[in-house]
Amino acid sequence: MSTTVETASSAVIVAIDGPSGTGKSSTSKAVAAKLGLSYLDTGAQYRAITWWMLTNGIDVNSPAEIATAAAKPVIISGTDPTGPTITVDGEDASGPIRTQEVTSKVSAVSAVPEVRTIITDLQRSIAAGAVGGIVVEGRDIGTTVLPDADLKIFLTASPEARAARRSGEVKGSDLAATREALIKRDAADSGRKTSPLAKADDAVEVDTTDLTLQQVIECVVTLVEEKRTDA
Ligand SMILES: Nc1ncnc2c1ncn2[C@@H]1O[C@H](COP(=O)(O)OP(=O)(O)OP(=O)(O)O)[C@@H](O)[C@H]1O
Ligand SMILES: Nc1ccn([C@H]2C[C@H](O)[C@@H](COP(=O)(O)O)O2)c(=O)n1
Repeated sequence: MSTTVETASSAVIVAIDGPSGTGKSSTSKAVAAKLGLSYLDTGAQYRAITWWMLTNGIDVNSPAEIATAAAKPVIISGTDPTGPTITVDGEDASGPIRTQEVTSKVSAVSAVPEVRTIITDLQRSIAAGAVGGIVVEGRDIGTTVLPDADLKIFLTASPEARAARRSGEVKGSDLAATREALIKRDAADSGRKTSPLAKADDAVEVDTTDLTLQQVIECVVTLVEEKRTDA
């Protein structure tokens, strides 16, 4: 299958990958909004299929059961960066996909090759339909989903910084437990056989540990504008 995504000649495709809590979603949404681009949160799609499996009685410890059911849910992503949406079989899934239960199971479901094939095809068709250009964020966008992206960014940050950011979102959360959960999910996402979390050889790495979110956004906007000037 071809991995080349055709868009209008003026459209820019930006791939932003990295581990959990490095700032992919916040950065991607802000950059897309600022530059008038569409935005796609691919992690939300893997969360959505995981939520569907959990609510439809699929044993998420069974790759065979997951593979058999993978094509059943209809997942639709809205790509407005100021109000991204996600529905599963017509139902708003934006809340349920953020539960602890989904977060703890999503790495296992997203490791199943049949799931990745279906979600990757969906991501490529969304990118191809984004006439004004798109920022797509995830784990394997620069390496697998959109290997011909105009610009690839790989965000990193220390586990301590990432855990502090995540803990800051939930009142009373345990910093050490959050750090351990992040590290465990990173290991599962980086260690899977099919399309693991990885930096593309031609990606620009940005360590966000000591940067504010605003600084990261400005850095990425500058990189996109430089690409557009060069093109
Ligand atoms: N550079 C930064 N400095 C401080 N806080 C940040 C920075 N970047 C992001 N944050 C905050 O960290 C949290 C996680 O950010 P975000 O959801 O964008 O990360 P992510 O990489 O998309 O994570 P995940 O892959 O788990 O969805 C958010 O609360 C966000 O506001
Ligand atoms: N391109 C992607 C995006 C996400 N995943 C999987 C692995 C993540 O742990 C999970 C949830 O992502 P998040 O919402 O935390 O960004 O989804 C993937 O395998 N490939």
